[in-house]
Amino acid sequence: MEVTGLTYAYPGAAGGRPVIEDLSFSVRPGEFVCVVGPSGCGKTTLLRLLAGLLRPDAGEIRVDGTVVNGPPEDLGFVFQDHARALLPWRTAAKNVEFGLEAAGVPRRLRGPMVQDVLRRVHLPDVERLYPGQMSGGMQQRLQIARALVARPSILLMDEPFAALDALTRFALEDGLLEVWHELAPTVLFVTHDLDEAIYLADRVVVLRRNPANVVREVPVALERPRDQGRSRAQDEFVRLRFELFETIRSL
Ligand SMILES: Nc1ncnc2c1ncn2[C@@H]1O[C@H](COP(=O)(O)OP(=O)(O)OP(=O)(O)O)[C@@H](O)[C@H]1O
Repeated sequence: MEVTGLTYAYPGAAGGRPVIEDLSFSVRPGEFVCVVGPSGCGKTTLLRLLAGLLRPDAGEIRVDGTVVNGPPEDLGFVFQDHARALLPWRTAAKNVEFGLEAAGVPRRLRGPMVQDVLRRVHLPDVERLYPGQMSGGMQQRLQIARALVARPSILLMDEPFAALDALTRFALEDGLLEVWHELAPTVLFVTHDLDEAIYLADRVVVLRRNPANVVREVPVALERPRDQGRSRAQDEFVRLRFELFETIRSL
């Protein structure tokens, strides 16, 4: 994914001031990139642009060399608010199947694909449950399953674990890394949590605000597979946290 000179102002913004101005960065195929930055700096707006849900005022986004002009078929999106993102009147299996219907996959092929992805996100026995009968962590796993079922090459995630308790969050981070290793999508993951960004990412992109722009790109050289206890205790982890914290504090 190549983002070049991206500029966007919400219609009616005071003075036509752009939220994002002349922002450029690129992501390699299969890379896991986390995006951090001050609250309100434009992280969600950036993801909406990347998903083709908003149209840039200037600049462009290319995926595999092709300019993004609308929602690409080959892209999955996971929102923070699982309760609103899932369809409460459809069972878990039918929620995941929705991702295949949208991708135009024939009905006879859908069942095994749904079961396979539910197993991968560690939700093997929930097919007949409704989202309202599942915990927050399970619902978020379900949303990830729905985003991954059609095997997108790009996965955009907007603070997906922010509303979860710490232990559930750790479990979901590890579950996400597991499916990322298996299915190898390119991931762009927005988070407020610097530790989460370091734990997950190959590279952390730091944005500043007014307007949003890349101030720093920090490679994360921690070995994989990562471990919640051991990785976070490494000197390199602590050093990266300090570096990111100081960068954001200076903005
Ligand atoms: N639909 C909208 N119309 C007008 N302005 C908007 C709209 N959505 C967001 N904004 C403004 O754009 C700016 C960036 O918002 P955005 O949600 O992208 O930031 P963010 O970095 O994701 O925020 P947070 O970290 O709090 O989740 C904010 O000033 C916000 O008020």
